[in-house]
Amino acid sequence: MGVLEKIKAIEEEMARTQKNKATEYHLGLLKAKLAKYRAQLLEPTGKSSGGGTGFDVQKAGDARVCLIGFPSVGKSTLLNKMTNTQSEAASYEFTTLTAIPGVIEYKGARIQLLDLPGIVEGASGGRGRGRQVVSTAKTSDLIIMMLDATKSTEQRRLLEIELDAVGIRLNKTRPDVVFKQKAAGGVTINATVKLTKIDEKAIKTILAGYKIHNCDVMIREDITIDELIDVLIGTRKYVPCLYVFNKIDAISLEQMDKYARQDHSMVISCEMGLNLDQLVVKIWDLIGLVKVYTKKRGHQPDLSDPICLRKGATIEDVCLGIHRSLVPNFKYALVWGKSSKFSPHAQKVGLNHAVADEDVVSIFTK
Ligand SMILES: Nc1nc2c(ncn2[C@@H]2O[C@H](COP(=O)(O)OP(=O)(O)OP(=O)(O)O)[C@@H](O)[C@H]2O)c(=O)[nH]1
Ligand SMILES: [K+]
Ligand SMILES: [Mg+2]
Repeated sequence: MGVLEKIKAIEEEMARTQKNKATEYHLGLLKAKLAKYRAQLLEPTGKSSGGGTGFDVQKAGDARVCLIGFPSVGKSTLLNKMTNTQSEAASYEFTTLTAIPGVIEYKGARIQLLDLPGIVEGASGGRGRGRQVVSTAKTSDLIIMMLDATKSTEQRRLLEIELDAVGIRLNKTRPDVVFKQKAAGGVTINATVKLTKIDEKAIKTILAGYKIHNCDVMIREDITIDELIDVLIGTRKYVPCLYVFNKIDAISLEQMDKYARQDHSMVISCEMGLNLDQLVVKIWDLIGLVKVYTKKRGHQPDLSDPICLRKGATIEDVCLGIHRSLVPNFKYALVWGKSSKFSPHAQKVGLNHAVADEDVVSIFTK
């Protein structure tokens, strides 16, 4: 019997079996078996699958949020609640076998929410489809690490290890180090702050370990050895992460309060729809989107079709959001709103003026 047939047989047996106290144990065994076979479906079959690349899902909308978590924590249930997409949700592990995108629409933005298969310990090392899942997490603007509030808090640490292993740094900023490799001239190290966790000898040893013999290193923050290595490797991804504790309907108020107070954390219940509106607001804040309205001369601002940009976006980004041809023909822009020096009046600005959320912008071309 192939794996698919075995799965089918178990599913049929589960459907046949009446749920009661006497069958509880047997059903539990069937569930465990089902999970085992479904996990096998996730094992990489050839060289191409399970490798270092993520799932082949087009990025769409203004930002991407990935759902990462152990099996059966409620990732698919959340997707079903927050988007118009349906992803199968069930009480056995490895229900979801591939990446399933949905869209959250909020404040004029379209945020792609990506449901992913559950991962297990060792995922980053290539076990199951885990590697593909954690690689997909690299492409996200925000990771939602979903945790089952009824289970051990160990889940969080185990998942962090898996993400760390593929070079994802959660809720951290890139170390403030300028590193330039050169063709000759040896190693020059400068620091603008006192270094307490690493000294010149350690830095030189590490550089030599990476066969770097000519470079300039300017350190502007009290970094650790690991952070220096991240700079040298250069491909680290710094991604914001929100820890979401699901199933709070099944735990005590006291326990819930403890989770809710942790940093970067939120508590929800998908099943009872608790705190889901607040979750959307939080997602929006963490992605750091700003929404800008455009206005043609002599017209009211167009409130129906805002342009969504990243925090820190400039008038140039606004132009690119409208049409590529605007930048080379740009003369000046008028901006109303929080970023205008003369608010409530407009300010005349150039391409590198940073816009703020809810600004109104008029572009003037040559
Ligand atoms: N009590 C409770 N159960 C929930 C909640 N959300 C989801 N569940 C249940 O948890 C089980 C797993 O839900 P799924 O959405 O399939 O979980 P998943 O993380 O997508 O699982 P995989 O795809 O197998 O990794 C289902 O039986 C859900 O009904 C919740 O808020 N409270
Ligand atoms: K499940
Ligand atoms: Mg799922």
